[in-house]
Amino acid sequence: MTEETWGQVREELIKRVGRNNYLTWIEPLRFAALSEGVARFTVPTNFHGDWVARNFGEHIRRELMNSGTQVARVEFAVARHPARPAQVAADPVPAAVSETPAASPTTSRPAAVATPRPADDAELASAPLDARFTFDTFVVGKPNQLAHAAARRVAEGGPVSFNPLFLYGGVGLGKTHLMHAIAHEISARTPDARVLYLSAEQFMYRFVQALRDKQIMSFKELFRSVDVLMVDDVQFIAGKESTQEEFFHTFNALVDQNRQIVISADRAPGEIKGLEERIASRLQCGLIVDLHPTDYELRLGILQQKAEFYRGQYPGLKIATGVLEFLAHRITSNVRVLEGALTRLFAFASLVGREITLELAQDCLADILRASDRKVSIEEIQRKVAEHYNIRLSDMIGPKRLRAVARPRQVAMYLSKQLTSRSLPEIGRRFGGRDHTTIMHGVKKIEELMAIDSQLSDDLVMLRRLLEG
Ligand SMILES: Nc1ncnc2c1ncn2[C@@H]1O[C@H](COP(=O)(O)OP(=O)(O)OP(=O)(O)O)[C@@H](O)[C@H]1O
Repeated sequence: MTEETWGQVREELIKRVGRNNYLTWIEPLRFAALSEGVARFTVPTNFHGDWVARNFGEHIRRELMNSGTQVARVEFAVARHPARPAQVAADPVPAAVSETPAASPTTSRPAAVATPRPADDAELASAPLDARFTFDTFVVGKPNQLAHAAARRVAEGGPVSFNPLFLYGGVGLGKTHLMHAIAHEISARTPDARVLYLSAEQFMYRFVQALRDKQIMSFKELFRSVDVLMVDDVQFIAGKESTQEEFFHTFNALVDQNRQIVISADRAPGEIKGLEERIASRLQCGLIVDLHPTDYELRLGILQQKAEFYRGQYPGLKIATGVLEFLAHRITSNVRVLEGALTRLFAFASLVGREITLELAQDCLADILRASDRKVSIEEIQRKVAEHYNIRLSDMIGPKRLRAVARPRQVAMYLSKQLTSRSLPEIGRRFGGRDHTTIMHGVKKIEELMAIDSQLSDDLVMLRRLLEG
């Protein structure tokens, strides 16, 4: 591999992993050797090596392959003889990247950051931030406006007004996006601020590693020296006693020093099973905001924004009116799934060179649409069926045996079996604690009646359509 090749690969990696990740993790790598399909790099610390291997190893390998270098594996190790030049001695740093920063504006950075970091500073380095997760790309709607406003407030800096900021919500609703946006914003406003973002799992990993290497004092010092600590998916440390203990002390030390803490989790602090009482109550001291499930308007807004982006990527590709509305209506599970659907749709349409029509979307996204269909909840089914037959919602779970009530109840049982992935005992529980055999009987009854009662089967078609959106 030539100096020029590695330089080009690094340029590609900036685009792939984002500038912050590049500067923190990739730039310090030194190419050492390539033999028998193994590309070896030296790294400043073992931790750095582990991190790069786990998070960027495959990116690096793929980019090397794209450049025409046959690489089956990449390895990272601390240099044994740092003074000795690496095997490709002429290749320490690509000229375009750091010797002539002016030639490459994407890699210029403040002089303070450009100075070599001491080893412990490298250990402090934040987990990789996704360059796309900024406030600019975060679409705000009713379900997330409070979380967004609180995140913005924290990112603006100034006096710490609520500590910690605790963001919670279901899968794929934008918690990580908001956390990265805060980290980007703070770093942009105050380049000197020591912002440490990591997942709770990484916190534990680093804690265990410090214990193993007998480096616990430096671990404590490092974590207590940050200006902003951001821990993602804190539910992960539930049930992990020593990690919780350490987290608690770190948390207290930072709050005492008036340093900002931002935490995310998949549920509210009090609802995280296995989380110590004292930690849960500490977490409740600041501002707790939740990201609600998306509504139609938010989903449409997100789709419009992403479609705009893809239009730039696939110029000439047309998208028919109504397609985004259809997707916003049908894919209600979470934003990650929504994004995945759009990505697939654009990629597929560009491959086959066709306009994105409703028909193409239905074809290409059949599996996602089917999976989304199953997301209808039993409560929703009960509500719609009760409305349709003009009975009270409480009658769905109540004991009344009158046919006027019992039949709609069986219809709701049947639809719950058809449209959700719940088991019969689970459905039974939602219908006032009925036994699973009662549910089975109800489902069978409706199946039999549908064959002979056209009114009932019309009702079911109608209800189904209503529920599936
Ligand atoms: N309001 C939004 N505007 C734009 N993109 C969003 C929004 N909400 C979520 N996304 C996108 O959806 C994807 C999933 O979001 P993110 O990873 O932040 O979810 P999360 O809540 O952290 O989920 P998990 O609990 O699985 O970690 C990301 O690509 C993110 O950019």
